[in-house]
Amino acid sequence: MRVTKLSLTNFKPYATAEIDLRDGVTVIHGVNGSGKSSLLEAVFFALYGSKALEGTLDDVVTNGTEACEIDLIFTHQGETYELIRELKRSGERVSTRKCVLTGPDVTIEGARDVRTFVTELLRMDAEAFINCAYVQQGDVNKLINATPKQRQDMIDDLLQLGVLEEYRTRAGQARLGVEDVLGNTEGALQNIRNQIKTKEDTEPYARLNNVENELSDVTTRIENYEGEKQKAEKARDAAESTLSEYEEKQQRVASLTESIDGIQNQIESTAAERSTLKEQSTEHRAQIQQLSAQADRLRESLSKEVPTANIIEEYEQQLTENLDEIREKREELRIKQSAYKNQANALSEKATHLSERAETTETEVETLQEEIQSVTDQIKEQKERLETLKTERQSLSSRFDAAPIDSGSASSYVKEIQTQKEEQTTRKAELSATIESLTDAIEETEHLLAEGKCPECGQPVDGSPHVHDLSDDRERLSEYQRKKAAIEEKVSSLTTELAEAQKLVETESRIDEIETTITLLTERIDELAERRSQKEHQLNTKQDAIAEYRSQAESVSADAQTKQDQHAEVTAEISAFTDELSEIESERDQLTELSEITERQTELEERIERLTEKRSELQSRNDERREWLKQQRDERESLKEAVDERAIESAKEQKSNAEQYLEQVTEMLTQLTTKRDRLTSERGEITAEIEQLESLNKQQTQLQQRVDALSALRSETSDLESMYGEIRATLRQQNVETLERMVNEMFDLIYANDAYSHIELDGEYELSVFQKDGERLDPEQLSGGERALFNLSLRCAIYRLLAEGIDGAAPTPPLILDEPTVFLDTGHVDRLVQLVSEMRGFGVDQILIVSHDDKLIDAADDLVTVEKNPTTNRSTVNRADKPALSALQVQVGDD
Ligand SMILES: Nc1ncnc2c1ncn2[C@@H]1O[C@H](COP(=O)(O)OP(=O)(O)OP(=O)(O)O)[C@@H](O)[C@H]1O
Ligand SMILES: [Zn+2]
Repeated sequence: MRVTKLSLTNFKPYATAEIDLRDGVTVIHGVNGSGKSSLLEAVFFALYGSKALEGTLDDVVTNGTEACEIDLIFTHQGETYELIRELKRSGERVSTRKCVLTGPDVTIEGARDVRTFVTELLRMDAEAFINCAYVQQGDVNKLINATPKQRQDMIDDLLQLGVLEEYRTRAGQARLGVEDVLGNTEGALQNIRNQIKTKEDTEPYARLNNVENELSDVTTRIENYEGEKQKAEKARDAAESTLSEYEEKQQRVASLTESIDGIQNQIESTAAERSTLKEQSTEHRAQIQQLSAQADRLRESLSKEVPTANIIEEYEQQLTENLDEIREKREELRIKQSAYKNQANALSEKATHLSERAETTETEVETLQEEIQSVTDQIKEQKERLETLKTERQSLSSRFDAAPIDSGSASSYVKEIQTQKEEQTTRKAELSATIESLTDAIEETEHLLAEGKCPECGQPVDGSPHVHDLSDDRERLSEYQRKKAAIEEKVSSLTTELAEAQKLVETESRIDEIETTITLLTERIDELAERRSQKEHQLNTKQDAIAEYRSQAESVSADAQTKQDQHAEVTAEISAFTDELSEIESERDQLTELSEITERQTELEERIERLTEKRSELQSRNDERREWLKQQRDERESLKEAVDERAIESAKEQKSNAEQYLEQVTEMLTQLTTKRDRLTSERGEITAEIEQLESLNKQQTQLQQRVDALSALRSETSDLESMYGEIRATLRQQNVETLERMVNEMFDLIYANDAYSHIELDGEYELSVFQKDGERLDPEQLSGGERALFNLSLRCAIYRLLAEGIDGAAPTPPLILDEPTVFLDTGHVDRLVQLVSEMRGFGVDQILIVSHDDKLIDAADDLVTVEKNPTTNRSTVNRADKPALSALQVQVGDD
């Protein structure tokens, strides 16, 4: 098997990485912590899943990411397989989301199934893989420190010797199982043997023989007694039949006696019935006679002679017809009668109505007449008022004849006078003022003059020019006084005139008032007159109507009387018909009675006839009964004669004897039968015991056979078990020898030292190193470097053993070495390089080595460089076909 391609996503330091791997030696190099070991771990994890981890799934998912994917492609025995694993973080936990392995004609899903498949394919589980193919970093002591037992298990496992051990264990288990079954079977066999012994001790065959003899004896006796019993039964049955015959006859006699008594009773009761019937007939006849007398009386009272029933009916018919006819007529008359009555009533009602209307109208006429009178009175009154007003107007108008103005201008006249009066009054006041001041001036002047002074300047008047003016003034004053008197007179006359004018204004307004009233009165009078004429017209119309009503009422009354008379006439006619009807009805009733009597007579006669018939029928029935009576009496007589008293007595005796015997024999038979039954069941029991015994014998034989078979099987399984043990021991011995040889070869190859002669591996996988002087050393006593070399040679030896295989077709996974040079000096690194190329020679196709060593790098077919970005902390991987020496120098210097 070899890896061809590995792709990673978020695996440990790798964000994404992809690397193709080829056959030959591939060296992976890079600085510390760049991710080299992680690459190898990825391959291991891809193959085995969580079993390949020391920690948890959490460790492989790149910190801070959610999911991780590993895709591994590898080839094995010419086929290509792809294995994909996906992990997913959810919360705290990381779990496998997908795990699929696909190969030619195969798809495996699920971590567990994939691991199982890989384990089978590589013929090694995760632990075996670490022990053999994958030498992890710093893992030097693992195999050296292991106990021989652990080493043995590990190597057995790798070389598939474990299978043989498994087969041996299975054979051992099978042997134990067989032994269990054998033990049980032997126990069962012993148990059955004991049972058989117990049963045989009771001697069942001898007992059976005894019982059978006794049984045959009892059976013979039973048969004898049964024969006797049958004979006795026959005798008894014969006697019983004689007796029962006798009993039957007795019963027949008794039943005949009963029947005879019954018939006699019937005959007697029938005779009694007949005489009752006869009495009834006699009674009916008497009734018929009575009815005949009644009928005669009725006939006499009828108006017509009705000798026969036929005629009665005819006459009755005729009367009924007459009745109907008269009733019909009367009915017609009744209709007329009620019509007349109704008409008379209606007419007289109408007459009354008319009279009432006439009276009402008369009342209305009176009212109208009163109203007309009242209107006439009003008219008269109004006219008188009109005349009075006209006279007043005449007298008022005449006042203007002497007046200075015409009627209608009084108001303006008053105003005119008032104006004049005011003017004169004003003038008078002015004049009065003038007169007063002039009077004052005159008095002053006179005073001054008296003192001799000038009235004008107050100077002494000698020679004054104004002295003559005083006389003028006096003249003017009197003039003024005269004018004033004239004005005073004028004012007084104007006052008188004004009073007169004001009176005229009053008169004028009164005249206006009167004229308005006159107009109103005239209109009112006209209106009243109109109303009166209307009422007079109404009055005339109503008076005409009254006359009309009266004449109509008279004529309607006359009609009503006529109808009344007609009604009386019809009523009389009806009563005549009613009388006639009652006569006819009474006649008809009599006729009905007569016909009823006749019917009753006929009915009675028919009854008599029926009674007679019944009687004769009863007579003949009794005759018949008498006949039966005679027959039954005869039979009874003959039965009584047929009984033989002596034969009956002997039968009774025979029966009693037989019964006594039967009782005894039955008792005997019961005892014998009980005994036979007991013997039969005893025989059954013994037979069953014998059957059981025989079946036990059969079982014993079978069990014996089984025990024999199981014993044979036990020795076979035991042989098988030891055979597998021996094969394994042989194979292991062979392996131990081969492995010892190979370890020596490998150790010789890698360790150049004269101190050690050889390594020994004993049958128990105990490892020992021998010095040249023959001294034995425990491998743990070796130095660190020696132990690393010893470890490598042991691993390579195991790998070679595996690669060469037992049957030559073992799988060889890549040989994986993580930092194998750590403890080695330069010389030994050279030898390691040689070992690696030797391993290629031994048929190891693919070797993956993590190393910084130049020599190993030089020896590599392929070089893989791993780098880590210091900023992102993410690793990358690259393959260089042929490494540049300078670059390698730097790498080496780093370590
Ligand atoms: N789950 C993880 N997520 C991120 N980085 C991780 C995770 N697990 C390990 N690492 C980182 O991967 C690196 C370890 O890688 P690895 O052991 O493969 O290195 P190396 O190249 O073999 O180193 P050395 O030369 O020392 O053996 C460390 O730097 C570690 O921090
Ligand atoms: Zn490392």
